[in-house]
Amino acid sequence: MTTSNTHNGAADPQVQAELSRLRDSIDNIDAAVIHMLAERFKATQQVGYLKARHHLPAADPAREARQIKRLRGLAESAKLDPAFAEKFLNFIVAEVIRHHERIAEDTAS
Ligand SMILES: O=C(O)C(=O)C[C@]1(C(=O)O)C=C[C@@H](O)C=C1
Repeated sequence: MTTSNTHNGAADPQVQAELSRLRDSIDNIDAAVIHMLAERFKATQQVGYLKARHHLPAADPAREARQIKRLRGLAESAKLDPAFAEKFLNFIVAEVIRHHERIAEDTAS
């Protein structure tokens, strides 16, 4: 592997311009993802309070199974790795369950 700039495009203004254009797009997408996640967590917080008030369990594995099935299908249609989509959902849901449990503890005390 070379460390010189001669062949790797690092000094090529056209390469830099294209990289910059693509990174602008990535930054916009990342911002949208953060805003969408914030909205999702606002909704799940309300679910957390509802569940705590009515003594419902934090986790609902049957609902999660339906979400995974649906998201895997959407991922396949969108040419996104379904295994990644499932891992991503599981990561978010695990955090939501932690929030639900904290709300339930705070509501009980
Ligand atoms: O739908 C619910 O019951 C929720 O608590 C929300 C949610 C989710 O984040 O989508 C989180 C935990 C449950 O196990 C299932 C789904």
